[in-house]
Amino acid sequence: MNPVSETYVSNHPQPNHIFPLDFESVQDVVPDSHTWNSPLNMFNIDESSKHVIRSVALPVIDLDDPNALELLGDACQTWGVFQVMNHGVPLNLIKNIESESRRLFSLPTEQKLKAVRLPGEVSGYGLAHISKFFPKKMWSESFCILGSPVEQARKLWPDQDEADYSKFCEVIEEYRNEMKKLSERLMCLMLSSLGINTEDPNWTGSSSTGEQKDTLSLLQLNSYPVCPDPNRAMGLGPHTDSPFFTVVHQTGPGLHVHRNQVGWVEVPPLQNALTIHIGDLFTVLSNGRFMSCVHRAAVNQTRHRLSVVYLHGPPMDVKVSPLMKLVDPDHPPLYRSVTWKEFLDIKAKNFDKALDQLIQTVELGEDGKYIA
Ligand SMILES: C=C1C[C@]23C[C@@]1(O)CC[C@H]2[C@@]12CCC[C@@](C)(C(=O)O1)[C@H]2[C@@H]3C(=O)O
Ligand SMILES: O=C(O)CCC(=O)C(=O)O
Ligand SMILES: [Fe+2]
Repeated sequence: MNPVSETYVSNHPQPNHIFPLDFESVQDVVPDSHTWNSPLNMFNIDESSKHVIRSVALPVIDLDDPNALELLGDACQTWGVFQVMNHGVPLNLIKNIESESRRLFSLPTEQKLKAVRLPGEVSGYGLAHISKFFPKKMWSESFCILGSPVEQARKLWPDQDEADYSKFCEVIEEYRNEMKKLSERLMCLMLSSLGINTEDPNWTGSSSTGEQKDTLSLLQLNSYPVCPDPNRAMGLGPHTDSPFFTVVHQTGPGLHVHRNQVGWVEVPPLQNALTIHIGDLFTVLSNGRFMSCVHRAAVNQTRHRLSVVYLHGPPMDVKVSPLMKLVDPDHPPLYRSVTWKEFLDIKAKNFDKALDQLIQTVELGEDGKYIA
């Protein structure tokens, strides 16, 4: 069993957090199981205002802009989220993954359930993995792909021409390759903005034996069916993503990010833009300079919405610690080192407080400074 599955088995014993609502049979009311009407008290978010801010502009960075590096560093430090233009991902590929996702989610429920994510598995159809942290169910369905999509795709389109699932698999693989390229470019820019030279083999990406390993390739397709009463339902509850960062494509409005002292801000579905969320492991790596971004997805009464999420993280068993160059007498290491696998365990038990569990106290000298 792969390390992600091991974590998943030990933390997700109950399959009732996997089955989405049968949206085909939804009439004109949101069932009680899906009604979100109590405060969540998560991430220290003030829930007194339900208002979503549309007038505050989120950073949009043109990767061809000569000032991109500086703008990106600034966006990561202030927002933990930004949108990128001129990212180099072919637009027809984005259209193709959209239409393949639409084709998947419009299959009959009984067909989708043939590829349901089994307890202990990461890949497959079901509710998003974070659903177990919330008292109510979310108004969405997801399809998670770790590694090859072939096995799951065969379950979805078993009786038809091979072309049916092979088209899906081709598009997934192609999209993933493009995401990997873009993520590596973004990772270099983010690290450069912190003054880190990525040529330095020391920063991350190598195991304890020093051998270079492949990063994990994880993709999640999300579908948000139209909802009879969007104010009472939640597409995806508030959360942070755990890897270094995620790259999100959305087909319409619905993604909200939280900023302290500001509130919930809408991420506009700009044409040809991709949204980048800083994840928890980047918070550790940057010694708290880039904080992971809390976000959620709302639903809509008239428009079906899709999103495609690519996770860029380190290999599961590589230790991530605050970068040495960011630690000095005035900046002690705030977090202890952790592998992604260990962090998923911590997150499974502490969810919104997971990063707090990594905070360490270090001894300071008589002058109040950290002695490395
Ligand atoms: C490796 C993992 C990160 C993830 C939880 C998981 O065990 C498998 C799915 C991942 C994913 C993908 C979409 C967003 C996300 C928040 C979710 O619900 O499932 C992430 C999880 C995460 O980043 O913690
Ligand atoms: O649907 C979206 O825009 C966001 C999805 C998301 O945050 C996730 O899958 O982690
Ligand atoms: Fe997310």
